[in-house]
Order: sequence, then structure tokens, then C-alpha cells
Amino acid sequence: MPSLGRLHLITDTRPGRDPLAVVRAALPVARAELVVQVRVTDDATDREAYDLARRVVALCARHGATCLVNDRLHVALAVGAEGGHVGADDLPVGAARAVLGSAAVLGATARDPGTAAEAVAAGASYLGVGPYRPTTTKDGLPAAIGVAGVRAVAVSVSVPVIAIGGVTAEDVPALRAAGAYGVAVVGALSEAADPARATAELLKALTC
Ligand SMILES: Cc1ncc(COP(=O)(O)OP(=O)(O)O)c(N)n1
Ligand SMILES: Cc1ncsc1CCOP(=O)(O)O
Ligand SMILES: [Mg+2]
Repeated sequence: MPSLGRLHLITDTRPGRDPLAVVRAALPVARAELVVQVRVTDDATDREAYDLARRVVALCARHGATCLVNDRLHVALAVGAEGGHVGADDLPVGAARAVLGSAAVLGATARDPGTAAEAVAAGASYLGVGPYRPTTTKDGLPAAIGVAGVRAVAVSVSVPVIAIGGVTAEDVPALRAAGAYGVAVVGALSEAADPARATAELLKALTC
């Protein structure tokens, strides 16, 4: 299984965003520490997801970065991505592992130690834990779990914990102290005036 990068860039395909420009800016800065998770809006077609994911796979390969696909595991397989990420509304973790195979990277969403233990037992290789803070990027999320919630999960599992939800570079020291291995962001990179610089700031906080 490939070693997991600490900075997870989740693509922002909302109207007016340019996900490939953000990926292109982040890749030369973060290289193998970058995981790009291709996440498209629910109304996107599989063809749109496939077209974006195959471009991201090619870009990641040039920089030693990892590409995962959110939700749509058939797209992950079709483009040769290293794996995928699933949550409560997606394939169960065990089924996702069966689809992707034993060598793939498989992330699962967890917000408490019980769900985390179940996901790891079913084959998750890392956990996305959150929402850490409130976020405007995804609707309908439960209340933020804060540093204490991230710590509760991190101390309970042996797989890497990736904190998600409203994360900025300023949050990273506290999240690392709580046991997070890395962070996943949408807005911190997609909404940055200078995504390369924002990548460098996140990376420095994650690896110093
Ligand atoms: C790293 C990471 N953590 C959590 C999520 C959220 O996944 P999910 O709960 O399935 O929600 P959607 O992203 O599918 O809307 C994630 N994508 N990545
Ligand atoms: C997909 C997802 N799942 C939990 S929070 C979130 C969105 C994170 O985006 P941002 O980094 O902009 O808060
Ligand atoms: Mg999902």
C-alpha cells in the first residue's frame, strides 16, 4: 500500500471554481505529501467525474502524489487511481475494500471512536475525521467535533487520522497535537488567492 500523504486536497467543482488549476498549483509544492481526492458534486455525471479523475491521476503521477476518488469507486478503478474514500451514504467499508482490492488506499469517514473501530475492522486504511469546525463547503453536516473529537478518534485507532472541516494552516499544530496525521481541505486551497503559497503554509505546518 502506498505511504499516505499528509495534505489531502479535495477538489472543488462548484460553479466558478477551477479544480485543476488548484491541483496544478499544489502538486509541485507538496509532491508525495499530497493526496488529491477527486470529489465532484452529486449532480455531476460519471463521465464528468471520470474526465476530471483521469486528468488528476496523470498530474499526480508526474509528481509522486496520490489520487483518490470520493464515493464513485468504479471511477477510481476506471482511471487507475490509488484508491477511494467512502462515508455513511456510500458503499459500506467492507464492500468498498472488496471493490478496490487489498492494495488500494481506502479512506472512511468517522466522527467517533465506535464508527472508527468499525471502519478499521472493515478495511479502512485511513480515517477522515470531522467536521473539525463548521464549514460552508458541505451542507447537512452534524455539529463540529473540535480538537477533543479528533483526539478521541486518533487515540482509539492505529490508522492515520485525517482531520476535515474548516481546517486552516493555523489549526494544524493543535490537530497534530491531538494525534491527527494530516488534514483534508477544500476551501483553504480552493479559495486561496495564491494556492501554491497556501499549500506551502499547510505543508510547513504539517511537516515541521
Ligand atoms: C478525508 C475525507 N474525510 C471525510 C470526507 C467526507 O466523506 P463523506 O462523509 O462520504 O461525504 P462526501 O465527501 O462524500 O460528501 C471526505 N470526503 N474526505
Ligand atoms: C466533504 C466534507 N466532509 C466533512 S467537512 C467537508 C468539507 C470540507 O471542506 P472545507 O475544508 O472547505 O471546510
Ligand atoms: Mg461520500
